[in-house]
Amino acid sequence: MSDLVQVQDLTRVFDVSKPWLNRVIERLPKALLTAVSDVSFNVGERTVYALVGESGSGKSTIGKMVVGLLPPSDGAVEIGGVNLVTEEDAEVIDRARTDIQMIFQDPYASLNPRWKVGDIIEEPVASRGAAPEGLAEKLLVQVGLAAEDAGKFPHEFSGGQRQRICIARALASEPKLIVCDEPTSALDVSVQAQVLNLMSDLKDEFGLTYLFISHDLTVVQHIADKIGVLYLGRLVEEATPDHLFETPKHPYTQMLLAAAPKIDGFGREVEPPQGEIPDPINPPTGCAFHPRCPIAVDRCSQERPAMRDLMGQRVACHLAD
Ligand SMILES: Nc1ncnc2c1ncn2[C@@H]1O[C@H](COP(=O)(O)OP(=O)(O)OP(=O)(O)O)[C@@H](O)[C@H]1O
Repeated sequence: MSDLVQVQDLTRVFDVSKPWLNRVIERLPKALLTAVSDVSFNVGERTVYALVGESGSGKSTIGKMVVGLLPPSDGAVEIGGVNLVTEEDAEVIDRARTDIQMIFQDPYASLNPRWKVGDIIEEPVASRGAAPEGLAEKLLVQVGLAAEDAGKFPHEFSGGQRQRICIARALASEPKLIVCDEPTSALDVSVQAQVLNLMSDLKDEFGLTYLFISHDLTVVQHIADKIGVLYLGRLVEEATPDHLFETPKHPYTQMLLAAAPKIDGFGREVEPPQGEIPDPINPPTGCAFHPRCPIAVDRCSQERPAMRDLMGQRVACHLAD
């Protein structure tokens, strides 16, 4: 199986300086926030790669760089061999862009309230030419809604139904990759499971690849083929769900799992692990997790651990074995 997405040493730095302060205090160094640092991973065609981490760990920033909404400060993203930042052929870029769609957390904010659902679904296709007759109706049925819903407005639907409409709109462009940014976290627990099951079925039916972003390990456990755990903008562990849940090797992953409820099922809230997340403008030296790590030794505060391959799991920890 070949890789559809290749992310190499991806880095994104934001300048968060206050211009007025820099004007008042001469030669004040810029405040730079490194949201994503040296992240590398591949996503195989027709597989699901989940990126998991606490709020502020850089998940959405990576998602935006993958779909081309945000340029990387360093590193590269290739989708089907096309680097959206360096590619110069407009036709190649246009084709690559239609291959990638994004689904967001808030299905209320992402649907134009003044448009009929059918027009919303067909808009991405119509803007590039005519949409095929009956496209919206067909897609609505495929996401578990009714063909007649095409004539209704978004306010006539529940949260879960609206997310189904967003999924139908994403499918209209016949994408290869869908970046799903917390697609179920605004929904009720029972609805979350239904939407996840639908996404799983559609993946098989349409041969889709998902980059699935979530703060909750239990949400991605059943849908992901591989999980990447992020901490303060860096990938700290990558493994299949089975390996990650049975033998988590990074102390941060262990902490996330210890905080997760032991009951099976989708959509349970993961309680935040103990301790404060460090300031990303002044991250800790060495391993960024060392101030919260229960097993840290001196080396951890001095030397940043490289990603190592440990029996099929990738782990960035000096002490993991
Ligand atoms: N446009 C921006 N300007 C400045 N800082 C930003 C910007 N976008 C994100 N950040 C910062 O980058 C870091 C990573 O943010 P990001 O939204 O990617 O994290 P996340 O893991 O998706 O969190 P959440 O689950 O809360 O959305 C955070 O410290 C955030 O404040």
